[in-house]
Amino acid sequence: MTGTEFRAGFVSFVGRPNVGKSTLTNALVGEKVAITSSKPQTTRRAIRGIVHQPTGQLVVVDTPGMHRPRTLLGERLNSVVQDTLADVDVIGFCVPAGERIGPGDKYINEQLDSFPRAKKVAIVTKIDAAPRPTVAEQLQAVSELRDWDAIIPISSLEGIQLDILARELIALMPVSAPLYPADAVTDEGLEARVAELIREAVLEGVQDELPHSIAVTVDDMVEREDSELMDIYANLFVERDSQKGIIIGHGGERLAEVGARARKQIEALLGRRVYLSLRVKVAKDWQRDPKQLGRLGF
Ligand SMILES: Nc1nc2c(ncn2[C@@H]2O[C@H](COP(=O)(O)OP(=O)(O)OP(=O)(O)O)[C@@H](O)[C@H]2O)c(=O)[nH]1
Repeated sequence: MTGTEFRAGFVSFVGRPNVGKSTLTNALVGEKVAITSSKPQTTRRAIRGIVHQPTGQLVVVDTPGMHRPRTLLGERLNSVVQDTLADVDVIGFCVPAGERIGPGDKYINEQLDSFPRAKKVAIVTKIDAAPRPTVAEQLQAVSELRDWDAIIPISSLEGIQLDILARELIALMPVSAPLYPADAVTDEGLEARVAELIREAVLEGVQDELPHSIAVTVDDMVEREDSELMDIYANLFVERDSQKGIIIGHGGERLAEVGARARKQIEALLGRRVYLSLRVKVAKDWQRDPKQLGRLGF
């Protein structure tokens, strides 16, 4: 085998909530595909971003944070993670440079033993936010967790070592023809991406207990005749009446802000002007109800 053969395969980034997995996916792919938020556990779906390089192709499968399940939604999320990881060629285990390795990281690291097929790479994230000696200590601590195929320190925000990470990941992929056409960025449907952008806009500036109670569905996306406008009809589900009030705000002010924020992102994604109709609905305890979970796409 020579080093010049084209390689392609699947990689998934795992790690505690908030360690920077979505931001890394976006930085590698170079276009906004996974939502990011300063609130933990905002990723719910396996979203694929595709990284194209002359030497190969990386299909990034973004998984929700692994954690011990507390609700039915939590269990479903974990089973998504299990199914995803059983299939990938490389697992990238993310830990932030500035936080000591704790029980959560160790738990996830131990879970990786269940996926012997995948090569395992440790990614020390957010190195821009930690002093150099701390980064060095973290690299040492991570190296003691297991025998990694590679250990790579990066910063997604500052774009440090992302090219090296991409190259290393591609080198670990099997020799293969490209899996996707060269212009593909993600295979997730447009409606799902629009729904994620709306959810991201809602999550900005809400109270801590709310994020897990919010789900978004897009009912319809309709191109207007004789106008470049696209009409988008979306529903925003919360679990309780009291949450409905919080989302809508005084005189609908908060909802209007959310709509404006989401619309800007959606227009950037679609490259056209958008009319966004957002309706807030209550789906009581949807996280614990299998029927409602199904309806909301989980
Ligand atoms: N300083 C710094 N912050 C970062 C970097 N990467 C991500 N962050 C921040 O860390 C927070 C969490 O990032 P996410 O990418 O949403 O984390 P995640 O691991 O996908 O989180 P979940 O979806 O909750 O599992 C956000 O506020 C990011 O801006 C980085 O390279 N440097």
